[in-house]
Amino acid sequence: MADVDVGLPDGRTMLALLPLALVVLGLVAYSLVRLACAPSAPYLPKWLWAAIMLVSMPWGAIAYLLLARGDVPAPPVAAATPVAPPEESRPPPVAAPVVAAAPDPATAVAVSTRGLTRDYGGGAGLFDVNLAVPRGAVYGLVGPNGAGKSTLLSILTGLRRADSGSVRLDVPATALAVCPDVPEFDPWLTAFEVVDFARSYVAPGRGPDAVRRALADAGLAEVAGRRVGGFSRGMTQRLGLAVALVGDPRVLLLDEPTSALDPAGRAEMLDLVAGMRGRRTVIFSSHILADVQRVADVVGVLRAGRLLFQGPTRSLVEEHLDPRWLLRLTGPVDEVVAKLRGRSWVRRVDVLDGARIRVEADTVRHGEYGIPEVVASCRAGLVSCEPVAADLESAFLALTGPGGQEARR
Ligand SMILES: Nc1ncnc2c1ncn2[C@@H]1O[C@H](COP(=O)(O)OP(=O)(O)OP(=O)(O)O)[C@@H](O)[C@H]1O
Repeated sequence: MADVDVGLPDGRTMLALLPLALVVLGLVAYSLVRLACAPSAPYLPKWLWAAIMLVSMPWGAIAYLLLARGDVPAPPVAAATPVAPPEESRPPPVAAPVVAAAPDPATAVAVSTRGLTRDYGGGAGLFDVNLAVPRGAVYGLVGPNGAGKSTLLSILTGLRRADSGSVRLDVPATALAVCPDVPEFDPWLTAFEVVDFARSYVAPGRGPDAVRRALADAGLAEVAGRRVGGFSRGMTQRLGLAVALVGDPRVLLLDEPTSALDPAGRAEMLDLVAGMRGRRTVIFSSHILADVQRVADVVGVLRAGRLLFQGPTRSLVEEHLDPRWLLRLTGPVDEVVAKLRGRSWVRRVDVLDGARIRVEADTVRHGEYGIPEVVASCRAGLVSCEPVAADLESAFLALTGPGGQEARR
């Protein structure tokens, strides 16, 4: 009868299996270290993952690495990134450095720039921009394509360098956060995991409550456990906002936060921005002027890299208001029309129908004081009197259109 060898492998076989055993041990060790460093583990408590890895070598480790891919140090959030860029990604020193100033309680300005210039050549870039963003304000940065909005925002965040000029922040750089126009996230992560991952980078000292609060502030509390791959554009945009909010920033930069959204999504986002007024300083760029008019207290108009206007949104509208009004009258409309046509400051009167007339005056002041006086003197009833084109869009076009600014002077 032949002998059957049922004992341990011989020395040569053991030697051949040694590299494989080392790979398995290395994989398990690596997974255990990753698990220990991760802020949380997918689906199961961390201790259970550790036990599975040790008992089912190497399958537990492989399963963990596959499921926890979102936790790898390369951020899955190609998106709403906290600002305080890592040192190595910071620009080299610039000719006239961009400086972050110590908080100054005496000033009401949260973010300002002085003579900020970034010349790309060929007339493109940013030139001598003096920004002043009041603390707690919602500041709308508007301008046509290529005006320099993104350049300005990225210099404020420290992601791009200026050729000259300075930036002054009244908060530490870590209290500044930015949300890009189209945030992107790994689709297999839940909303909670996305924001929690950002928290582990920008606010490691804060707990899961900060995540829940940021999600709630962005209107996503109900969907915190859902995978973000199924989110609508509006929800994804709000998730970007939650990521930016998790570090509780005092200054928030939003790059075109409503540009990709439908009217309902835009309204939601604008409500969220408006709700931050007074609690945070928000700078948001937009080319949708109706949005800016709706929420911005202060507006800055950029064209070809230059800040053409900066001030209260209302002032911009009033300054560029066309001196025209639409009147709805009752009573002797013909008499009102005849009298208006006789006034030296009235340029033109159009009768639209029996009750409505349009009046164009020399100046806004003439119209505002003169029209009611004429109507009253005719004993006519003034049902309504609305300025024509009293919106930011018209003001913006007047300011940035061909010869707009000059033509008004
Ligand atoms: N890295 C660069 N090198 C050269 N030119 C650039 C660079 N970045 C931007 N520009 C140019 O500078 C000008 C301002 O660009 P920027 O992106 O800041 O404008 P924007 O107002 O954000 O425009 P948009 O609304 O189209 O995004 C544009 O003419 C652009 O082509």
